[in-house]
Amino acid sequence: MILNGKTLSEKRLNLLKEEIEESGIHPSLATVLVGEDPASQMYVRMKHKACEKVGITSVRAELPAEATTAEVLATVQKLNDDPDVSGILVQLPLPPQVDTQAVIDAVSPEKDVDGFHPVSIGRLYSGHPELVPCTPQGIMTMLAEYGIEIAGKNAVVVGRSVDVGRPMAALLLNADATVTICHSRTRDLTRIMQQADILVSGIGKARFVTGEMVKEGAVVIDVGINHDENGKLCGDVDFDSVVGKASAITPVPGGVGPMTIATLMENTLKAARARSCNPAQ
Ligand SMILES: NC(=O)C1=CN([C@@H]2O[C@H](COP(=O)(O)OP(=O)(O)OC[C@H]3O[C@@H](n4cnc5c(N)ncnc54)[C@H](OP(=O)(O)O)[C@@H]3O)[C@@H](O)[C@H]2O)C=CC1
Ligand SMILES: Nc1nc(=O)c2c([nH]1)NC[C@@H]1CN(c3ccc(C(=O)N[C@@H](CCC(=O)O)C(=O)O)cc3)C=[N+]21
Repeated sequence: MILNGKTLSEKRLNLLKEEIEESGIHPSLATVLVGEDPASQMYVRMKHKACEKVGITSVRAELPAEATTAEVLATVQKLNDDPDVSGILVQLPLPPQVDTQAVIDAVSPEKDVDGFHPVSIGRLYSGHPELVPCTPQGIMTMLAEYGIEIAGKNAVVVGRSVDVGRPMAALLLNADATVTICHSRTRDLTRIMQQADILVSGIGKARFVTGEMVKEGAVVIDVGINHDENGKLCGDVDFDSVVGKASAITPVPGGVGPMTIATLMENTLKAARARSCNPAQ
């Protein structure tokens, strides 16, 4: 079974559009882009396009590549204070002179649609999530939509970043999987991956996961967005050698990526709803 994130995300966006129309709420997303990295520019464009599709107002703040931490913090503060903004997304990575953690910490937790703020992470890890990072939340949506059971399964997450690996592991644990988190210092990685009923790879290495590393019947989720030696877009998973063994697999492109964007829209509505219940925030 190929888990089609493109079709599913379109379905979710259409539902969301209706939900927003009926809600009488006017959600809005602010993006903060520092510098001119072409990939970041493309992602921000994709996010604004999705906003347009579902009826979320979007505003963009753009700062030059030389911006200081203080300047980025001032931009975030302005958006925190703006009652018309429901969600704030600071596109990562930030240039090296900017203190990324200080910027993430500055986003008001109520507007933290990326789910990267320590308050959001703490809620997720304590089993009471509010706003959850979009990529792993999108993966959970995909597993649910395709009827893939999680409770009691051995889940192996490769990668431990704040945007992918850590929140993915927390969500799978909250859903009663037995979770192992692997990273670049993990010994016997292949042996651990071979135990996985659900294998999530978010490492950023083109076609790293091959057929012999995967158990027969495993569900394989490929978060990686890489370019191979010919410049072709590909995931962390060597699709051709894994597809015959996996019971379900996500392609790249058209798998996890589109679900990330759809989930960002869902998080923005969620943040807007919470504020409309408590406008004083
Ligand atoms: N589809 C989507 O929506 C998204 C896709 N991505 C993609 O996912 C990938 C990962 O992104 P991100 O988490 O931000 O990346 P990071 O570079 O922040 O994290 C990579 C993780 O992989 C681990 N790792 C690297 N090499 C190996 C290895 N050989 N064996 C085991 N573990 C390894 C690292 O370990 P250590 O901690 O020890 O360094 C680290 O924890 C990238 O390709 C990125 O483009 C990211 C976000 C969203
Ligand atoms: N604050 C912040 N939040 C993020 O969520 C965030 C970020 N910074 N920085 C970069 C990563 C990466 N990311 C992706 C989103 C969509 C696709 C996506 O839709 N990809 C298409 C392919 C697009 C292409 O052609 O390259 C697909 O997989 O089908 C991929 C990657 C969000 N990120």
